[in-house]
Amino acid sequence: MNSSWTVIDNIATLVTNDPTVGDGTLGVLRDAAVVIGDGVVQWVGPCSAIPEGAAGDRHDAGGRAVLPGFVDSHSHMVFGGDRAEEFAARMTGSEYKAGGIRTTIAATRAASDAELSANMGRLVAEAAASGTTTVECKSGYGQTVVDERRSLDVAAGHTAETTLLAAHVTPPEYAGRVDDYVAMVVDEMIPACADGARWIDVFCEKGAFDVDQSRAVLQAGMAAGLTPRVHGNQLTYGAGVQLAVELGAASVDHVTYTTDADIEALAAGDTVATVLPGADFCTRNQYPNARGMIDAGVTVALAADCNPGTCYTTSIPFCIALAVRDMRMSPDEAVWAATAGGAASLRRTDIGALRVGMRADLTMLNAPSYLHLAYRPGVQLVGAVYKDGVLL
Ligand SMILES: N=CN[C@@H](CCC(=O)O)C(=O)O
Ligand SMILES: [Zn+2]
Repeated sequence: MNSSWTVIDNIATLVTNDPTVGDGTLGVLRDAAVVIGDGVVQWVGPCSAIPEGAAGDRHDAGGRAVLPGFVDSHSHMVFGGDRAEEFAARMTGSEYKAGGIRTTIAATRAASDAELSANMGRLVAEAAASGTTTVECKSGYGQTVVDERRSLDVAAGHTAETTLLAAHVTPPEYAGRVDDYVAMVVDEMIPACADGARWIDVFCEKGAFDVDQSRAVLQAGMAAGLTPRVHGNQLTYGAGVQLAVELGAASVDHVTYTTDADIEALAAGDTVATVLPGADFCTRNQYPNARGMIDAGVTVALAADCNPGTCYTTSIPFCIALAVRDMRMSPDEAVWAATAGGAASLRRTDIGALRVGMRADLTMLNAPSYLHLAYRPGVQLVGAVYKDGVLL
């Protein structure tokens, strides 16, 4: 033990996501402790077995629950303006259409880098306050080489998980010329932006990009060293899921309209299915068949999809409540999907669980059990958050 480490003890329920040390898939330990130091987990176990000589700071959890920080693997936090009026119109009968993205493109292009960064910083802080310790963030509201590049640079100031959403929707100057836009993305945007991103993404959907256009964008991104993820099957049945599996994408996100064949393809492949029930809630859409996917053996992640159009929330606890109440995921499945599932979708092995050597990203609830995340919807339960071993 080291005197600069922190001992968090008196934890009523500790979710480790390590089934070898605790009960069930979540690897739950009761009356537990965690020792963190040098930014990582140094020890996990029962309070009765805290190693001799454990020194340093002590944080008495006081019978509360601790779990890995949420890994929010899908967000669009670089944007200008908002679309509250569009939301209000939708709640009184309008339908969500991909074209609404153009409103945010105009506002984002008009915003300065400093304004975009301040907005994202505010949202990252808001997410952390509800227990999120890792966020992925997409560009996608610039849709010019310059505006996509600066969106990625803004995002990189807040997270390492940056995604070039090169083809989100055809911008106004390319109206009626979708193939010309895709050619520009392939020939100019991806080469200019690839070194600012880890991931390449596309909105494969009616009103956005068809399967061949989506494939062209993703393959160009892959050739530039990026790993694909896909927005697919959000508004309609379509080819997004199959394309994601075909290309070995890390994740296909939304998956609201899936056929049995889509679920079979996901179960047979390596692509994570990321459900975004907040977006379905805020667009009055149906919910994904998460139950069918999990029962078929698909790895399911749960993310918030914070964006100004379909889902302006950063709250993973809200999404867990939706997943449990409306998608028939068990509380354990929902918590796993928002932690280890998110990490799997980002292909990260250092976050999403509390094993020795993993990042010391922890969320402490003002509740005795993680079950309260679904049991007490709408209540701010997060009492403390550690990121890389530092209490935020
Ligand atoms: N569906 C595509 N992109 C976003 C929504 C973008 C918007 O409407 O501004 C999403 O994930 O829901
Ligand atoms: Zn999205």
